[in-house]
Amino acid sequence: MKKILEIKDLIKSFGRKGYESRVLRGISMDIYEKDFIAIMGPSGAGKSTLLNLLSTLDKPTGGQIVLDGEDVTKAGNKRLSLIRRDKIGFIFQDYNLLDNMTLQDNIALPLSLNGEKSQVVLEKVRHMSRLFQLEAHLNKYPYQLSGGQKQRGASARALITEPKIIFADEPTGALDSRSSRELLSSLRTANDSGQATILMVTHDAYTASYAKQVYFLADGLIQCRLNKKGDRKQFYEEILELLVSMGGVGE
Ligand SMILES: Nc1ncnc2c1ncn2[C@@H]1O[C@H](COP(=O)(O)OP(=O)(O)OP(=O)(O)O)[C@@H](O)[C@H]1O
Repeated sequence: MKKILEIKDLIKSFGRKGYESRVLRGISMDIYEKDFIAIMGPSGAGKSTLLNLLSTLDKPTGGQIVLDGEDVTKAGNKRLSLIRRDKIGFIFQDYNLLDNMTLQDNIALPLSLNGEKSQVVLEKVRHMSRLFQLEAHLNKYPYQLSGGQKQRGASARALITEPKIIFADEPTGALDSRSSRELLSSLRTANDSGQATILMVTHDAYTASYAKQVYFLADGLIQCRLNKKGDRKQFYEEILELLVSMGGVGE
């Protein structure tokens, strides 16, 4: 498998010199094509901070992030915006769809902005809307959609450019259990069929059980890693057991 992301001894501190608080104290991990990784950990552990660094939205205090062979910690702002456009997909907790556009136009947006031919755009939107079961909703505006439909739309938009990696920050945070299940099943299908390498942050064991690997972050370090061996239900039980053994990390 091809290595997509290489993280070496990543450090992040906040605050003025002399009064800094070190949130990440040396994180190293490798992410390969087709990985589906969940990052868990207690509130304030630095999960969102880590995601912001990996997705190039923030700069580390030290260490290296190599995305698709390029050290992004050395890239300037212009280069970073191209990297974000071409190589990274984002899914946020609060969807970030544009209110004055239909779902179809929202999903198509990254391709339209790149000046892609309309026939190609249409085919890709069709493919994504099948994957995320949104065919019946394409002409609706965000206010006419449920939270689950909005999040599946935001995910379709994140995947449509075929980015190297998708970053998701609490993607099920605002969803009920049925909508979470539908979203996660679609993401798993996309991952299984090789259409998405995913790194998501979640505090929820059920959501994490859809991933193939779970990393636990606490005290600024990766404390341990679980690999899925059996089915999802078994993985869910293992994650819960580990959370309990780590003192209720997550919930
Ligand atoms: N821009 C910032 N300036 C100063 N401190 C910050 C900043 N961003 C985050 N922090 C601090 O870094 C620590 C980690 O925050 P972060 O949001 O990454 O945690 P988290 O694990 O995602 O938590 P949660 O599960 O509650 O979302 C917290 O103590 C937070 O106050």
